[in-house]
Amino acid sequence: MIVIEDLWYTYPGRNEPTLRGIDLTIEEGEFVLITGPTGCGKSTLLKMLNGIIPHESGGEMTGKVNINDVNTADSCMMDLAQLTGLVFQNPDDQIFSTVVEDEIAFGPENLCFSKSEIDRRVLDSLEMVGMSDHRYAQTSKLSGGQKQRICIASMLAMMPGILVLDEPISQLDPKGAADVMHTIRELNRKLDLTIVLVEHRLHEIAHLVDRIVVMDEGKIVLDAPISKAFEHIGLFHSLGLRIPETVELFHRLGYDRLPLLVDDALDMLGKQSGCNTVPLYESSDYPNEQCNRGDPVISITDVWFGYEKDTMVLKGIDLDIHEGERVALMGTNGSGKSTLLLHLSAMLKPDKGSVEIMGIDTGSKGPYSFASKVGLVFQNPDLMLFCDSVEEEVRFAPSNLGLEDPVQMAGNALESMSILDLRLDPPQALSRGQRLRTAVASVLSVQPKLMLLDEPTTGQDKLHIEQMMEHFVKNDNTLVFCTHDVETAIRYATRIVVMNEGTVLADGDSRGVFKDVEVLERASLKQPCAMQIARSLGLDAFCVDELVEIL
Ligand SMILES: Nc1ncnc2c1ncn2[C@@H]1O[C@H](COP(=O)(O)OP(=O)(O)OP(=O)(O)O)[C@@H](O)[C@H]1O
Ligand SMILES: Nc1ncnc2c1ncn2[C@@H]1O[C@H](COP(=O)(O)OP(=O)(O)OP(=O)(O)O)[C@@H](O)[C@H]1O
Repeated sequence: MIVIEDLWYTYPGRNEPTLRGIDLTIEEGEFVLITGPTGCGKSTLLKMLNGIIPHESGGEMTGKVNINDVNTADSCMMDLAQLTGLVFQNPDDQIFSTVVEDEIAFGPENLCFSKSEIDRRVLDSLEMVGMSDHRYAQTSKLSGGQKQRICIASMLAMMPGILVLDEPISQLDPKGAADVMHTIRELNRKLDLTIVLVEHRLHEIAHLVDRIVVMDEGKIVLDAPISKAFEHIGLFHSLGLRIPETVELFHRLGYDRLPLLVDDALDMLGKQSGCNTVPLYESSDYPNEQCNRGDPVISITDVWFGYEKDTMVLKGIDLDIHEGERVALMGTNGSGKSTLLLHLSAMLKPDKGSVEIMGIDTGSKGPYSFASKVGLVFQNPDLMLFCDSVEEEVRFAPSNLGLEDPVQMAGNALESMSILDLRLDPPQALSRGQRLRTAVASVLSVQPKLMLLDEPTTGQDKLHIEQMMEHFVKNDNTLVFCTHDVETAIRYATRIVVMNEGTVLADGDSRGVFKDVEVLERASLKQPCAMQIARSLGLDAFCVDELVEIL
């Protein structure tokens, strides 16, 4: 269905090609996962499949992309849109209607379906992504994850022969991600829909796909059926990619067979004599990092807030955040995490209650008053990038605030976010992961006392997530970050605040919170696979390292 031969592509204004001799054939009904380090060319390759490149992009393309025997370069985008539906990496690049229903009906309307058929497709696709209650909602008022679900629904409503998805679950809560991916897998199986999907969260979806393609520096470096892909585990490690915890665990334990699912892993371990008799570890045996209870950097008292008068989004939040804490805000899409984060930088003010930042009530202050003390990175980094080069972007805040050595400060931030080599690039010509790191560097450059990051792991490979978080740990930054990434939260947060429908459902260290199955269920969270395995075996371990040590 898709045949790509010797494909090379160079973006306008670039000297070096982004794609370097791609050969790839995908059969009808296959479910193919494409992964690779940030900036290796995954999104660029996807844009080839619906003709955005070369028709909208300019640049220099050689080689061939055929979809259903149609050469994309010789076809028009209208025709290609009927063959291939592309879900964009950034929902804001895709959504253009003001109302959810119109957004989803747009595709089927243009395919000239009857009114009743369009209605049916709108209802069905909303149900598939768990958004039936939001049919008449305004798209601008949705949370990031809700927007991402609408983008997926709008493509499902068209039912193209090939569904191409660029990091479709990067902003979804773990339960939502599992449900949506399960639905996509069902469609793939039942309707023989061809799926091409780019994702860094491959540990959550590897068990669903038929085949994995790994890219690096514009080339395909591995193309293998899922049953064989992790025989090349060294490649995944060397490229800094995530792999399922079950695979990592069994590799470390010295097995040849590497299971993708917890149940398979347990079956295999059950055959091992003695593993159930390993004595239980006490939680206190672990070097569980204690929260540094210094001065409160943030004090939130009985905060209520609604974007509209009659609908409260935050409902009586009380929270103190202390110096040196790294707090992960977690919970279902739409539970109020970003809204709370915006209060911590004075971007939003409570309708009732108070927020104090370093002892100053935000009620009478604008966000600029806190600009040198609080650094906020939005969920969509594109909203923050406006300069001509990465370096200017990162230098802007220290220059604007009149700080002493903006050039040096920018240099340090560029280095700590590993984007020094991109400093002359225009931010808009970077990959999503690179843009996000630029946005983080642009606030890090003023060395704020408090860093607020809205989903800093989206679009990032494992290596860059670790580098970023290690930087905050090393510098003892006070950090509040919204995330759906349970492994990162467990590893790096000193404290987890779980939100549910505008209230705080749980607040504690990660080990306590992730043991509470009822809280996890209500907040659409899941225990990481290593923890699920450990608990089924009666062991008290939270990550692969600990489980390997015990087993
Ligand atoms: N519009 C553009 N103009 C010039 N260069 C671009 C443009 N878009 C992307 N690039 C460059 O092409 C390379 C690949 O980008 P691409 O978005 O395809 O990477 P990716 O693998 O999808 O990354 P990520 O995992 O961060 O989304 C990057 O180095 C980027 O700087
Ligand atoms: N500008 C807005 N106007 C009206 N309602 C909004 C606006 N922004 C968000 N909301 C609503 O407020 C609620 C909380 O949104 P918020 O973005 O804080 O959620 P979230 O927990 O960060 O979600 P996600 O995990 O999807 O990012 C959602 O129901 C959303 O629809």
